Amino acid sequence: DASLLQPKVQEFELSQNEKTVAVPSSYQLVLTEGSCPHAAEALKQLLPNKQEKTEFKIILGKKGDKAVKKYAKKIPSHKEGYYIEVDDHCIVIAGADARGAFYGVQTLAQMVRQGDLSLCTIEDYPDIAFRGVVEGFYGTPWSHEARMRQLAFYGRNKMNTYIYGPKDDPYHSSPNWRKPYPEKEAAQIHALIEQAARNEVNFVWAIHPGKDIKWTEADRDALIQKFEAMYQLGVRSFAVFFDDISGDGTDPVRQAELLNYIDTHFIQQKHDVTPLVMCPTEYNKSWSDVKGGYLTTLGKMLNPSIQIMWTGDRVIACIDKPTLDWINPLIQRKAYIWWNFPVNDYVRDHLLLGPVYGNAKGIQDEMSGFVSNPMEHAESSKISLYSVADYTWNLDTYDSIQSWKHAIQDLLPQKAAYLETFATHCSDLGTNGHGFRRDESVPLQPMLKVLAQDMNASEAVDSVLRECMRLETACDVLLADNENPALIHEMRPWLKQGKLLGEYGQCVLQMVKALNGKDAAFMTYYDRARALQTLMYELDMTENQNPYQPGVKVGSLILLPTLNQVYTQVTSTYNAQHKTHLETKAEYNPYTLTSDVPQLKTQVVRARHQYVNVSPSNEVIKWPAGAMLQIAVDQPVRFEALTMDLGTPRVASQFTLEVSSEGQEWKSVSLSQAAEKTEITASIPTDTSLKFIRLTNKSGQETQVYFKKFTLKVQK
Ligand SMILES: CC(=O)N[C@@H]1[C@@H](O)[C@H](O)[C@@H](CO)NC[C@H]1O
Repeated sequence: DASLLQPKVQEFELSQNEKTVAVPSSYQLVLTEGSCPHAAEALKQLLPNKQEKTEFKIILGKKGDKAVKKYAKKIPSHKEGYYIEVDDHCIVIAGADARGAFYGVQTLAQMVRQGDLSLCTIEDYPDIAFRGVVEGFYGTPWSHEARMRQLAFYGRNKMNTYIYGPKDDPYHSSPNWRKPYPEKEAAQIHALIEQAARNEVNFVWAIHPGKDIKWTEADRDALIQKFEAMYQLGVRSFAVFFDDISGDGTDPVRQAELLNYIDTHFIQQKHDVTPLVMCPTEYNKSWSDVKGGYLTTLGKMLNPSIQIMWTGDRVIACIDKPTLDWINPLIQRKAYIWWNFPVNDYVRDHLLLGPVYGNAKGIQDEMSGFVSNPMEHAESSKISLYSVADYTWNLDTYDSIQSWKHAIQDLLPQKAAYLETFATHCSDLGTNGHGFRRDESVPLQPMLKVLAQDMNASEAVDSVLRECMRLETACDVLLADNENPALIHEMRPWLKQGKLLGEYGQCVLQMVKALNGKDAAFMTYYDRARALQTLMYELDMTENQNPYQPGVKVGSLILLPTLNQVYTQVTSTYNAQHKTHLETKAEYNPYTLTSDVPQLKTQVVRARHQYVNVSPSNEVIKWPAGAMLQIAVDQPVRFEALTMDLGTPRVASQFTLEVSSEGQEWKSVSLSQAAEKTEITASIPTDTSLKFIRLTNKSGQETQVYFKKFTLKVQK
């Protein structure tokens, strides 16, 4: 069944209707020794029983091999393409090149897993040249084991690129990009490179020098030496990232001169190295100042073989034709897409397990590459990565929902139905600084909307009740499952939250059903609903407590908000009927952020215990002159202190901090920043209670700062 093949093949034809042939228990292998070693190895793993004197033959080779001479004309002319023919007594796998032959074996492996083989021919090839993953997120870099598994996953799914660029690896970025890896890390990278080769994946080692690079021969040679050291480890693909930097490192002429030097004096000298890849400082349209000439300078100056990465119209954005029609002329080449999904390093309290959708069809000829920046949760990212593999191999037949279901089936075959239920309600990002959202709880949305309009609509009550039972069951089953321990370990906090949410939903809907029944029933469900609200809050306050977006969110787009709304309504109704004063508030956030700094407009502010935190940003913030960031609170509070970190020394004097009790009269509070330190503090007078606090750029010009921390301490 061709629709089950992953990625979807370009052309599949049954040669004789309904005729099949059993998977050969033993076969004679015909190949040119050494021609496609990784394909041959994969075939041996798949069908170990090779015997000379058997009738059934498997022919394996690449264009030019004598073994497949007879089929040469049927082999697709695309790089990494392959031709498969299944007959009564013979299977042919003929690749356009060694990698294509390897991919043919991967497809055969999937056909074999389906059982008897249909007599058929397949002509297949990838739509996009470079497909895969850029480990380019902030947060805990993937472990060595996780990377080894990822590379095998890429081999199976025909992804040919893995870019090693974890922001928090000190030997990839500052301060140690000039230094060789220590013994242990070097050995691990070597092992990864061997695993990549076995799986026909280009292991691309990226360097991120821009934070402290000097435009000197010394630093230029230091970079070449580091690349040479990585080449000695076996690296044959290289990248230079200039993203998320400010200052001298952002100069496009210097960047282009350095990259052309590397290209000419290193890449071109090696003969066995793929084209250099670079990530620009202006890596998305929303940040680009075309007149400023950054992009056009790179487009004009960079050697034509150097690939330029691009995240789209915004930092987090789906890719369509207008996106590419805008950037490609400026950089004078096809953009190499860095797709910032399912990366969640700016919404770390959310797991992104939903379908991959929103990228256009028909744009395969406008991109030179398409790599996904994933979550720090390697196994959980595989749901999306499976679909990225599907999309980038064959754009025009891509079906996001079918691919998502196959991805889940592939990741957890025994418990796929339960994982699908859980993932259905664990896909949106919540409000975030980039404004990028995903759909969530889609099959349940119609009933949730009915429920929000009329909590007594019995059909809606029953269907949401059943789904909440399914969610609770799914989370229990997954929490206890050991088919993929690494996956469950990553998901555990969210599975626990999903279970509580499922139980909470059942209680709230039982409250609706009990509303006009016996008080006892209502009160028991009420007490348990309140208890579950507390348990959900405590889990959110105690697990996954990273310093950026701490906590554990599930069903945050529509399921939890609707259940909370019904909770409030049914409790208010009960209070009215029984003259009681039960608590009707489910959860609320008393703090509101407003800002006219474009990149901070939708930043999230949340109270945690005695602190009020504004979610940090990974990117450099352009803070316009006169622009402000303001926190308001529903009820007056006494703020004790503000601690900020704008990642930049000697910058406090550009800002004023002001407080107000009602938003009319403002009092300024002095900011203090120690010399050479990036942290800024302010002690706030607690003699009056306040409802507003705001930070304004009063320097009279735009300033570029990071936004690493903004925490208010509230008096107990
Ligand atoms: C090119 C690129 O996206 N670079 C980084 C990337 O490392 C982050 O993971 C990404 C997602 O937060 N934001 C953009 C930026 O901070």
